[in-house]
Amino acid sequence: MAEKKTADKSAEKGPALPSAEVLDRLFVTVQARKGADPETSYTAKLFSRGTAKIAQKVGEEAVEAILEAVRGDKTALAAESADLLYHLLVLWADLGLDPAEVWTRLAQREGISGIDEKKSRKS
Ligand SMILES: N=c1c2ncn([C@@H]3O[C@H](COP(=O)(O)OP(=O)(O)OP(=O)(O)O)[C@@H](O)[C@H]3O)c2ncn1[C@@H]1O[C@H](COP(=O)(O)O)[C@@H](O)[C@H]1O
Repeated sequence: MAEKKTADKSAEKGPALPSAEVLDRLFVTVQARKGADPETSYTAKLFSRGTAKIAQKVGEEAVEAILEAVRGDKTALAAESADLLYHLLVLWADLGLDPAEVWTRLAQREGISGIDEKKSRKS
């Protein structure tokens, strides 16, 4: 009965907010665009222009996100952050890097202070 109640309660909260799982879904889409028509797929256009161009776009989007952050514009920062993450996924796919390798590194760092981590490198 409690389970039923919990289920009802969660239904009251409305649709679940998007989560970081969108990154994994997006990576599948990006990978699927390898070899697609650059005329109909922006991702395929990036792949056709090569690693250096993709890397340049990641840099450009990072700078655009930084500028919006410095301007204090959260809405624009969200949009530029989405552009940055998308182009970073394209760069990973171009190099054959699975996102799980990045998620693993982040998980391994959980609970370890960045200050302590840096000190451990010096000792
Ligand atoms: N998340 C994105 C995404 N974010 C940004 N962009 C595109 O990135 C481009 C950035 O444009 P810019 O003006 O910054 O640069 P540019 O047009 O490359 O021109 P230059 O850099 O050469 O000046 C725009 O065309 C955006 O639409 C994206 N394109 C695609 N996706 C995702 O990828 C999926 C597949 O898209 P296609 O590959 O186009 O089918 C889409 O359904 C989305 O989920």
